[in-house]
Amino acid sequence: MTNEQRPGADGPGAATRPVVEATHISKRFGSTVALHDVGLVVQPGETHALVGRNGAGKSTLVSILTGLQQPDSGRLRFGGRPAPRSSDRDGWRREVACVYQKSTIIGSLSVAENLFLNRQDRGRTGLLRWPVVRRRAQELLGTYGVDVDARTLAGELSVEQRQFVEIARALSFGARFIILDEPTAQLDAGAIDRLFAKIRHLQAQQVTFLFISHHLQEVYDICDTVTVFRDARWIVTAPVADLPRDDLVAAMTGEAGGLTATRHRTAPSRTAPPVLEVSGLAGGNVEDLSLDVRPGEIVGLAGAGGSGRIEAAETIVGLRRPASGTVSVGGTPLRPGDVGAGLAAGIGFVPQDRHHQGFVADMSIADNATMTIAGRLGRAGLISRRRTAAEAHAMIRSLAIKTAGPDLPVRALSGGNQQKVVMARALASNPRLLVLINPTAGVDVRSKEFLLAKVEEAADGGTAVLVASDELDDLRPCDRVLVLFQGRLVAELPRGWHDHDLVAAMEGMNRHV
Ligand SMILES: Nc1ncnc2c1ncn2[C@@H]1O[C@H](COP(=O)(O)OP(=O)(O)OP(=O)(O)O)[C@@H](O)[C@H]1O
Repeated sequence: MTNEQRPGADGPGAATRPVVEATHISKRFGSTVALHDVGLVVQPGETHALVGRNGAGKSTLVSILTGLQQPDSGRLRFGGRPAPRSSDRDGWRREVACVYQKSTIIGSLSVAENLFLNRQDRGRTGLLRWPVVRRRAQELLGTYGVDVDARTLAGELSVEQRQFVEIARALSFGARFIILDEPTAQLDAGAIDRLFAKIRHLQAQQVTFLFISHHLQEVYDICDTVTVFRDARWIVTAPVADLPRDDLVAAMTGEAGGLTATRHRTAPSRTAPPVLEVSGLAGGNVEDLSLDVRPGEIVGLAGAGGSGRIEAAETIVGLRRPASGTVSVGGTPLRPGDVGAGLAAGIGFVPQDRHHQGFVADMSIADNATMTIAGRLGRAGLISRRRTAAEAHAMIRSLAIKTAGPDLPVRALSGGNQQKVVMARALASNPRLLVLINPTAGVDVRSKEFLLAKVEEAADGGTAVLVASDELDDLRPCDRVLVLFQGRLVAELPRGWHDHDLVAAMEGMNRHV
């Protein structure tokens, strides 16, 4: 790696002022060291990837770069100038903006209102002139090629539209440096293509990006430079062309060698009675879906955005009530639209939106992870703290959750580690059926392998598994993959499928059920 450069050193870019220059930044949360003497230098016009395993310190650096948190020590400069004072929010908005996975726009307001919130655009009377605001909002969206009506309620936007609106808002404040924090995590392939086209368009206009993603291929597709953090420390900064994938993974994990292949599983019995039987399920986007999953079998439910994949999985576990059709677990029909009935029948569930349905952020890691097995941990409603702690310690160890201890609130975990708690909870009850929606969202490459191996282990133990995902990596361990397109089952691919066949089926081509 001849081109590596220690951030802050006089490198080839010293003549131009870096858009951002963070040097010797350290940050602790109680006993947790989130960043230890790290640096990051982003040059004008480049798209710079920041990668690292869950808990490596990426989000903490982003919160410092956007002025939301103060570092304990270190220096931060934008374009050679010191960072604005923390109270000067407009000063920060002119330097940098971050588009987070979680929306920062207000759903109950219109797009126009969101775009002009906190901006003074008052006439001589001192009153906001809404027709003017709406017109300016529409012009602004047009300038950045965002095809959204400014009168739309922000809560009705798709994730893709919301991100575009947030990018337009950032640019309109004058910022030419945009941080994209896992922007593709909730997008399907088509939306990712459109996002990348927008990024390329803005790259050509010299907009600078810091791009955070656990999808390493995207780093190679869209970024010029990559910085790797590991365990709160800076490891390397290099042009992406100089850091092939195996070296990148090695820098992230501290271990030589690439990723291991999925392990070989013996085919599950096709004659054992199914654990899950779905018959004629319809509702929302889903039309007449029938499928079954047998003990020890892992079945994928694939499909792009709008395919009905998520609605189908949510209906199966009882989060949604179907218009018609039945779901049976172990031969017993479940009461429609009743999550409690699903859990009681032995379903372990990983929801799509961990923030709303996955955990209680202020409750401890231990209590969240053992929520589904409370009955096993004590009698007569009294839960033994000692047993809860022991169980939680075992989960933290077995899923490699990076935390100072099980008593910390889940809120204090990094995003990927929160996802592991949700998985831990689903696995804890030894479920007879696991229903997993995007189970590895936000999880780093190595932990992804690890979680999927846990799913395979559960299947080897006889659990039936349904994986609803559009991530090819999540679908690789499946014995077969069912593909939904516009609410209908259009293909069934046995193990050994080729990526292009699955992608084509998800896009509605090559139909063969
Ligand atoms: N508010 C907080 N209180 C306590 N610990 C925290 C807090 N915020 C972050 N941490 C800890 O700091 C460390 C770094 O977390 P950070 O969220 O920056 O990681 P990350 O690299 O963004 O991970 P991910 O890829 O999972 O999003 C983790 O150990 C995390 O648990």
